Amino acid sequence: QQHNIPQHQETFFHEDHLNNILDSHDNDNNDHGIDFERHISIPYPQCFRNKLASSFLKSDVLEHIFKIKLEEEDAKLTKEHERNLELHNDDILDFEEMQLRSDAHNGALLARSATKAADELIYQLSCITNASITPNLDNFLKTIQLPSMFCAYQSNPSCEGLTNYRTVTGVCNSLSRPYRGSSQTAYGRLLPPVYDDGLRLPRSESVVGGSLPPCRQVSLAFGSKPTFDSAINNLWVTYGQFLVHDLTFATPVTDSGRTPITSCNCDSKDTDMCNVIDIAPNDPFMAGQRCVAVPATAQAFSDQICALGVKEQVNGNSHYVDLSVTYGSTRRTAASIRVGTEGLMKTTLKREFKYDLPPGQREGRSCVDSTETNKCFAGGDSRLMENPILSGVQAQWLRIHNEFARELNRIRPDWNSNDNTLYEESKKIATALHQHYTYNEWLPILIGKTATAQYLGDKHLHTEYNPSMPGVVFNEVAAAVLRLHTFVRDLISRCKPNGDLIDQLWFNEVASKCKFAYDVKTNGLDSFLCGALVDFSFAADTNYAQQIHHRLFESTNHQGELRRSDLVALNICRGRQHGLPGYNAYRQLCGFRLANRFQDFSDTMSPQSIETMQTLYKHPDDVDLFAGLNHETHTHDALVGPVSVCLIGIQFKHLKYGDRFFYTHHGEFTKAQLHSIKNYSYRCFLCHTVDIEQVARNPFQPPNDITNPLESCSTCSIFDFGPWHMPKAS
Ligand code: HEM
Ligand SMILES: [Ca+2]
Repeated sequence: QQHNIPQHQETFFHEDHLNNILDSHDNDNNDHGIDFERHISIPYPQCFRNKLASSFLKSDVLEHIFKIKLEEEDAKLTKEHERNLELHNDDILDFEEMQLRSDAHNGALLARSATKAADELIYQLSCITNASITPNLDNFLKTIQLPSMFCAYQSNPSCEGLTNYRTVTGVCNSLSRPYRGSSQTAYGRLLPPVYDDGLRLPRSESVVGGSLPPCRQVSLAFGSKPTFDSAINNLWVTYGQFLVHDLTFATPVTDSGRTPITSCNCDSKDTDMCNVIDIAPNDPFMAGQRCVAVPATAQAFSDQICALGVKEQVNGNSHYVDLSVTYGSTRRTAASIRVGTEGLMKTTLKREFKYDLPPGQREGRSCVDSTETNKCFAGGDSRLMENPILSGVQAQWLRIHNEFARELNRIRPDWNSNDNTLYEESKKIATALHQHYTYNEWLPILIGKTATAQYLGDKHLHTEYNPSMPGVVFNEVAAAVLRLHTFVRDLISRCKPNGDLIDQLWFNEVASKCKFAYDVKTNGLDSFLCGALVDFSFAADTNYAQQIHHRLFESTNHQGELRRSDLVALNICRGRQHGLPGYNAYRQLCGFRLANRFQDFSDTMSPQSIETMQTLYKHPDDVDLFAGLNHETHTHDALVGPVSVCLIGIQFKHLKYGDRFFYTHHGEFTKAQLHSIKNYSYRCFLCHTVDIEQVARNPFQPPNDITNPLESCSTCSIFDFGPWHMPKAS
């Protein structure tokens, strides 16, 4: 496959801009609803007072620089593609590129080339850069527009005919900024990024000089002896995983054939392409392995402003809480998992099971043990086979969707079995239920009822959409805050529909495998969902399950060497790659004082945690967001600490009031319909979508005889479709 690099026809940079640069830095785009100080002074005026340097700001010179960078980056990706072909590596990622979105895959390449061009520019201008100049630099760079031929995102698409239902990509959710919150656009940010060079290099230096602790060293300061939290079960944890996969997919860098790059190794130096985590020779668990090397995440233009700018990362999925794991985030994927008649989603029917499984995937890319008869599952998100409980949650939504489509088809003869109407209407109700369970069942357990009410409380049944609040996922939240891996347990129970335990399996035994899902004797996916309801989660503390902490993706390479990864180190390094400021900056954002010394963390951390931070880092500003949040003392009714609560509260507020289609907003559902949705309990949803006889009163808590007894599913009535019936002819 070829990249279609547009031919340059326009000038890149207009002379008039040069004059404007000096006095127009007032970026009035501060619509995150958060009050943060913006630096609006000009970065390093000496950069362009110099006459020679100024010539670099001429349009034809800039255009030339950009063109060279684009060609260099494109050549790299072509080479990567050839290599992947040789390795028979053809795991192709889906990118949206039809109709409204002319080319999201090239978008990542263009955005990376733009930062490379910016890098060259500030070098040529002899600017002195460091982490603290990022906001200034960004404001300056953003005044330099790319020619429109590169800016597929920038032209506003027409939303005609796309206003009644959510689109699969999320495009046209916001009518004033149609691309906002749609798949394959940049994450938002709560605070400006911090890069070593102000532009794109991961944070690696301490604010007081010297290096930050390596990611693996930070990881090793976390323990591997988790305890259980008897108050929440593993289904709550997996619902969380399902939900974050709905919100975010930091797409890896892909080659020119759209396959994630595979060339990263311990010597890879280009941090825009690879993330290399060094392992010390005396590492207690990974000695003998020099590094963990994974592809970097792909880039995007910030807020679809098609200009130079500091590095931003792309969210491959629609930002909204819209069941995109089930329905897809690109139109091609979405279409490929629909039956195409009567509004139905594809599934696999297996006679021995009570309910359907997700559909098989011909290419077998989402798991490691695909066979002709037992295929990996296809769905809206490539990670749905990460573990069988997660696949089970996916199956539940498919089951309810098809149930709704059949029922609507029955009660609405006036819809003439129209595939689209039935699909959209069923999807709309299923999505509403997912939002309902997310905001009313899942979130209050995480951040507590108090904070949920504080950030998201409403007095009335119906709520109001706020078009000026961006419905976007923040980079901080995706790359740090919601990486709630501390809850993940590594021994997984399976049980029978009557609740009898079948067995327990190690996480690494079941991860990325499909054979258990098809296992008739053990009732497939439903036995995992059953087990997740009774298994305690791991406690939200500073300990991580061995199998994700030191033995993630354990495998043996072709030289017979054991290879392992570390999720905690990945999270730390990912945060640095994404330019996340440290924990201290977010304390300040959330109303806590900016710590000058580690002791100042005492309002959010225990003395022991403060000591750990002090041992690891040189200065409070150095503390990685993920590490700081993980060490917070929990607020009274939450499973996370106060800064986490604040950031999660802000995030879910944006995803509610900034989502035009949020289920409680005026115009989405009638009062009667909304009552149907709210009355359909998560417990009964489970009863109707899992082969199980009893579910506890509080389904996200492990059952016990006294406070959370099991209740028979026979008490559940089906979803009330009364308010969806055909209007009676008068
Ligand atoms: C069940 C076992 C789980 C495994 C094996 C797992 C594994 C992973 C891996 C390998 C990544 C990519 C790391 C990177 O390269 O940056 C990741 C990302 C992430 N995980 Fe998990 N995870 C699990 C469960 C969870 C749960 C329960 C949550 C939250 C409730 C969660 C939240 C996240 C988030 C927010 C990301 C970033 C996603 C993105 O933006 O692309 N994970 N996880
Ligand atoms: Ca989504």
